[in-house]
Amino acid sequence: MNRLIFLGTGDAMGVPRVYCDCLVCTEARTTGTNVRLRSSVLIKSETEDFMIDCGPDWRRQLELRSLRFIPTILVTHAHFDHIGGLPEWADACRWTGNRGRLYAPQEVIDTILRQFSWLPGNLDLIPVDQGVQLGGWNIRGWRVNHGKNGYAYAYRLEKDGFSWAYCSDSIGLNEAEILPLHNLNLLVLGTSFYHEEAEYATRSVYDMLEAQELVGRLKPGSTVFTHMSHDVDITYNYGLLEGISLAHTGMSLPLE
Ligand SMILES: O=c1ccn([C@@H]2O[C@H](COP(=O)(O)O)[C@@H](O)[C@H]2O)c(=O)[nH]1
Repeated sequence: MNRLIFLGTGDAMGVPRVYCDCLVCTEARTTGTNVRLRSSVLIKSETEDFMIDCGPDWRRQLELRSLRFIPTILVTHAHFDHIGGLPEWADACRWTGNRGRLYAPQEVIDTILRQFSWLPGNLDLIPVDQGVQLGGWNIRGWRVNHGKNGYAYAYRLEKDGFSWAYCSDSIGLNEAEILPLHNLNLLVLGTSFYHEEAEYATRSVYDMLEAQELVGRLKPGSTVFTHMSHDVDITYNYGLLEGISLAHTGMSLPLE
């Protein structure tokens, strides 16, 4: 019953990128294997289902799974591709007469409120700086380096001896930031490119080669890469370390 479902596996622009005619974007527009909505996941449990992040594709993501409502969303950081759907979620709360529960670190809530000041009309915004329990999961978040884009949060979730982490937006983590990623059954890690050529100072997310080094050190039970840009063709065999796979929309994994 405890399952992780990938609702979106794309980077900030999703795939296809609106301006782009590369092979991956063209494939996404035709056969569609590489179509990627903005990154978010659904966690299903016996007691309560919840999402992590609420990007601009939130509505489409619910429609694709025939979901009519989601009461609880945990947010990693206040960037557009992770919070762009919040006003629409709040409107859905309004029209269904439900109050949504948005969980995030206080500094993330503060940034969200600067952008969408009307959300408290329909959502409770609840700080998670001291940890939180959702769906029976003990959840702890911590700040991670997001390169040129500042900081995001990663979350470690533990229940009944199973530990996993969701770290969609990070790069060049220092030792303190890596510490909570040890001893995981599953690591979900964001990797925008296979090998990103851009100058390091301009980057914000691990590429697969860097991420693979980290995974080689941490040795989680298994690893799934998400937050992938149009640089990545998920039909291609990148020869990644055993235990690493690439996420796709609707991918469903047991969390036990
Ligand atoms: O202060 C900011 C900075 C950036 N954004 C948006 O976030 C993403 C960043 O892309 P990554 O690939 O995750 O680095 C992009 O959509 C920017 O427009 C923001 O919302 N706020």
